[in-house]
Amino acid sequence: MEATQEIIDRIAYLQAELTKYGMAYYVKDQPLVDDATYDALYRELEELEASYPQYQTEDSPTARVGGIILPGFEKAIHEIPLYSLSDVFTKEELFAFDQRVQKTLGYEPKYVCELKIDGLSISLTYEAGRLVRAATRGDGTVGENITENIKTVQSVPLRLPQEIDLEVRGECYMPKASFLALNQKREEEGLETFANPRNAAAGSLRQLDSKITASRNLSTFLYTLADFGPLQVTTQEEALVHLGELGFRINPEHHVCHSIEEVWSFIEDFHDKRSELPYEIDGIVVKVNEFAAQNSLGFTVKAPRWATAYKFPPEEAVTTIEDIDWTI
Ligand SMILES: CC(C)(CNC(=O)c1ccc(Oc2ccccc2)cc1)c1ccc2c(N)nc(N)nc2n1
Repeated sequence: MEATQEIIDRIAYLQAELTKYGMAYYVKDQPLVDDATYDALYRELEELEASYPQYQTEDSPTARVGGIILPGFEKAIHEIPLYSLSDVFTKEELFAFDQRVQKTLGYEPKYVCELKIDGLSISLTYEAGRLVRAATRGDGTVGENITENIKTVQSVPLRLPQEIDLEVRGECYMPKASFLALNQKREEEGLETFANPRNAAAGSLRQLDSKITASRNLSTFLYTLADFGPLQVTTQEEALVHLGELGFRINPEHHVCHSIEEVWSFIEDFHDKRSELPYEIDGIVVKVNEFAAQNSLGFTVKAPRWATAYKFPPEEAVTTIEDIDWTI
């Protein structure tokens, strides 16, 4: 059915407005409208796009409901490897890491500390500002193509504010509250429950039916610009700020430290705060901030020499309320 210009404009307006509201709610965690307002506009867009499918765009907010059922996952080659991190478990090992870094650089660098989210590493590729591929880390060189599933994760932008080519990496995770609700529902349905939010996120992302992924309330935190494209950034801190400006969800708990002692107090601080976070973390990632210094330090076969992960002991399991025996 042909659409009048008024209808075409209304569809474009609704797509842009609902994308803006979605970004505010899912990326910035700062809702602009209440749910009823959002739902009414969303229903109007669904009806208009159903009547005029020629105007339903790939990056419309209605494109996130999933529905593709894949026969299997295609392989995804990572041109730039997704490196892993060397782990440290004690203050002494952390300070030894700093000593090795200083020996190579000849000076004490600034470090940036980031939370290590207990989720699944993902890589997102954009061409001319549009999401064209999402992949799991796999072995760092070959992962699985999970583009259809990632499109249902509301915090992942389907389109960037600039028509640039870019590759970014980060974590896809399931918030603690979603994990508890999912397990409670699975228990009621007599299904096997997930052991922890990380397994629940992995199980949700590796679904062949993207409608199931869409129902699992997954979220993301991005932390690496792998292929900067035209962006000029010289430090990891700048890269995080840039990722936020591009519309990616960035974990706010990143902090530039001017000494390894400061890194250690950040680690101690978060060891205590950990149980209050709405997501699980398994450590703190410490990175030399300046990219020039990172380049001097380079990589081992597996991991960068300019970063390490201070690992926390496993957190006491996220219990469900029912599990707590109040009689003792
Ligand atoms: C540091 C890096 C390994 C990412 N960095 C890279 O993957 C990476 C890859 C090629 C790079 O540069 C190259 C470019 C072209 C060719 C070869 C290397 C630089 C960084 C990493 C890994 C896991 C992380 C995690 N779980 N949480 C946080 N918060 N940060 C993390 N950071």
